[in-house]
Amino acid sequence: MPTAARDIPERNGIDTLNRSVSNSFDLSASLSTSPSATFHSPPTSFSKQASASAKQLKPFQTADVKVLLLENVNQTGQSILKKQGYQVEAMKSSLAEHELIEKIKDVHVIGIRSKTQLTANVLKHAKNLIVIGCFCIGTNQVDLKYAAETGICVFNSPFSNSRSVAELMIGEIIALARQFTDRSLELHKGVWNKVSTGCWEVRGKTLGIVGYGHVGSQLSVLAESMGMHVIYYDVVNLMGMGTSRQVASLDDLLQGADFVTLHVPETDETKNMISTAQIEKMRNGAYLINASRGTIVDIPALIKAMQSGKIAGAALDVYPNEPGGNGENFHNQLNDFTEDLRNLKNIILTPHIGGSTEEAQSAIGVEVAEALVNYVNFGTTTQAVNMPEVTLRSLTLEEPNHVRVIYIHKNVPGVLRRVNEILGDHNVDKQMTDSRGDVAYLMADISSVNVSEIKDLYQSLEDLGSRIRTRVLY
Ligand SMILES: NC(=O)C1=CN([C@@H]2O[C@H](COP(=O)(O)OP(=O)(O)OC[C@H]3O[C@@H](n4cnc5c(N)ncnc54)[C@H](O)[C@@H]3O)[C@@H](O)[C@H]2O)C=CC1
Ligand SMILES: O=C(O)CCC(=O)C(=O)O
Repeated sequence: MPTAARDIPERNGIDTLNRSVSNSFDLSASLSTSPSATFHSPPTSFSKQASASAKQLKPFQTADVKVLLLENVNQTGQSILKKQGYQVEAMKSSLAEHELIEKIKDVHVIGIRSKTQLTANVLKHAKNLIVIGCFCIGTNQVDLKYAAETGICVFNSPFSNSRSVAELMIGEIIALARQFTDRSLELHKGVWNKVSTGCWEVRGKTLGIVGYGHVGSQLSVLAESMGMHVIYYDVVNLMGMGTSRQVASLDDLLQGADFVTLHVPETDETKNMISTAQIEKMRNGAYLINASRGTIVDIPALIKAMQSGKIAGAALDVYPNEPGGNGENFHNQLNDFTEDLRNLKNIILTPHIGGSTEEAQSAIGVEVAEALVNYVNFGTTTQAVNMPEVTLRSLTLEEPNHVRVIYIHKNVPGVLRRVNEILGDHNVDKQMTDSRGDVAYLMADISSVNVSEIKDLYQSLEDLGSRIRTRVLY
């Protein structure tokens, strides 16, 4: 890609304008003239945003973009971000809150998985942060509302690990029905214990799926192919795969299933969704599997039900409190029921590996990293979890004096009129705006903008009372 489009500031002799990735123009910093900062050819995977003649928008040097990746984000994602020239620091574990607060102060982009808690308390220290990438499905670990209200966009990967979770469920259903993890453990200890009592085929049994989304529906197909009957419960009316059947209530599902698996997000409604009362409604000798979030099942209630024999087996992949990284202990200090869990028979305990396959992690790495780059470089919010979805076709090299304005603002009456008054001195080539709850997102490409005018444009938008965050990409 030619560099011509990127040397506007130098051509105009404006050497005090800092092209900052954050929402503020710091006039004390000088403009870098590093040639390597002037352009980057977008990777081919960004073809939707950057066609052959598209211009790479960049209000900053990409080398200034600081990215912190926690929890062992896959190399595929790391490479995409590094190729942009961003400064990427990747760590294998999550961080305790006080460490996270220190680290997050500086960064523009953070990538996490399910463990890192991005609470309002943490995010309020993240003065430069513009975007969060959850390299996973769940986003309950992020205060999405606070993030939106402070102009921080959040992305996830909605289904790249769904198949991996579904396959693990199939493995666990069979393992529990045949008690084979117990048999294997016994034989590892030198004990031969050939039994058939309480061991079953899964053919003809009923699987009850709670939450029939990406994971639940994949599982449904796999289970039917093994000859299981499938019923499901979901708050939304959904068409069943194959011959599976939606039931009207959670109670109906619990009463009708031999195996119950949980695939709901963590919300106020789903916390302790399965507790003593629900377990009592389950069939005697039924099995329970939870690979959603640790708070969905009241684990002490499950322990009692397994000790009494009401529940014949269980598999847990998730826990209310999970260790920060590999090698850390899983004991009573984290969850006070841990020792009791470990002493139960026919319970499979896995360290939150539902989505941990090479296929899933590699796909998630690409998907989320691409979304982050598209947001940082172009302002695109397609598939964002907490912001309205806004995108415009790319600026092209034939449009050298064009500027993309992004204005994240409170969703209150009168804002568009005032913004357009400010933009009105220029030609607004295209514009898109949308809102989600209290937050609205406006993207406008304006032409015939002299670089010397950018600061004023930016400042006028910043001065509006409705402003959450302003970015000007050029
Ligand atoms: N163990 C692991 O490694 C993984 C765990 N997960 C967890 O599994 C959850 C489900 O994943 P997906 O199927 O991809 O999510 P999804 O969003 O595609 O599906 C969730 C379904 O649950 C339903 N639902 C929501 N609240 C409900 C309620 N109160 N009662 C009944 N149904 C309800 C929704 O309508 C939706 O159909 C994620 O939110 C995540 O927490 C996801 C991937 C990997
Ligand atoms: O792989 C991970 O770290 C998290 C998987 C998960 O729970 C999710 O995708 O929501």
